[in-house]
Amino acid sequence: MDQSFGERLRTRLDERGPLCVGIDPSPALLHSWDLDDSPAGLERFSRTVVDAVADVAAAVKPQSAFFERWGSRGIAVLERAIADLRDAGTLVVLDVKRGDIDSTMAAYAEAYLDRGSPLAADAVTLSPYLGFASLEGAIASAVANDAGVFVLARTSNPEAAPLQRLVAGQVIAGATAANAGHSPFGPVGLVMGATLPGLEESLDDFNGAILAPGLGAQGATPADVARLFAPVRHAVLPSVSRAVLADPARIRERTLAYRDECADQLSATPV
Ligand SMILES: O=c1ccn([C@@H]2O[C@H](COP(=O)(O)O)[C@@H](O)[C@H]2O)c(=O)[nH]1
Repeated sequence: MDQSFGERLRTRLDERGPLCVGIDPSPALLHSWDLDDSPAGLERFSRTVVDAVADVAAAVKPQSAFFERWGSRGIAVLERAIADLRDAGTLVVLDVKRGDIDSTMAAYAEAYLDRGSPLAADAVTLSPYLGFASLEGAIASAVANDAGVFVLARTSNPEAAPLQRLVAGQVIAGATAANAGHSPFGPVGLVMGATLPGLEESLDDFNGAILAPGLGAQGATPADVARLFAPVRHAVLPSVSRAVLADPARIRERTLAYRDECADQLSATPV
C-alpha cells in the first residue's frame, strides 16, 4: 500500500529536518539573478532551486501565482518543476490557496490532487472562506490520492489578523475532525504564520502538520518558530522563500543554515 501524505511528511522531517523552501520566481528575483522575466527565465530559476535543495529540504513550495503570470508557458514550467521534485523524492506543497463551492472545488482537486494530473502535488494550500465544509470533497480527494492539504488558519501577513481570529477556531476544529483516526499526521494541515506574535488558538488536539511561512523576508527567525510552535514542534514545517533565493550561488548554503537553525531552536526551546 502507498504511504499517506502524513507518513511521507513524517519521514522527510525525520530524515532532513524542518524546512520547506519556496520557489517564488518574482520579477524582482528574476531581475536580481540577471534572468529575463520570461518562461525561459522561470525555467532557469526553477531548475536552479530544484538542483540546489531537492535532496536537503523536507518539502518545496512552488508559488503558483508566479508561474500563472505566464499562462500556459508558465504552467508548463511549473509542471516540470513538480515532476523533477517528485522524482527526487522531495515533497511538493503547491501554494495555490484555492477555495470555492463544492462543485468547483472538485475541479481544483482534480487539477492538483488527482495523482494522474500533470500538476498533482503532495499537498496544496486551500482557503476556507467559503466554509470549512466546502473543502470536504477536496479533503476526500487528498485522502484517496495519498495527498494532503494545508488550510489557511492564521496567515503570516499582519493585516489578516482581525478577520482570521474570528474564524480560526472553526478552521482548526474542522481540520482536527478531518484528521481523526489518522497517524502520524492526518491529511489536513494548517497554515500558521511564523510571524504571529503568539498562538491565540489551542493546537493541543490537532494531529496534523503546520506550514509556517514568514521566515526571513517577512521578519520571522528560527527562534520565533521555536517560541511559537514549541508545543507542536514535531509537526511544524517552517517555510522560507526570498531569504534563501536572494543569491543563486548560495541557495543550498542558506537552506542548510535555516534548516539546521530551525531544528536546533525547536529542540532547545522548552514548552
Ligand atoms: O500565510 C502565508 C501563506 C503563504 N505565504 C506564501 O509563502 C511565501 C513567502 O515568501 P517569503 O519570500 O519567504 O516571504 C510566498 O509565496 C507567500 O505567498 C505567506 O507568505 N504567508
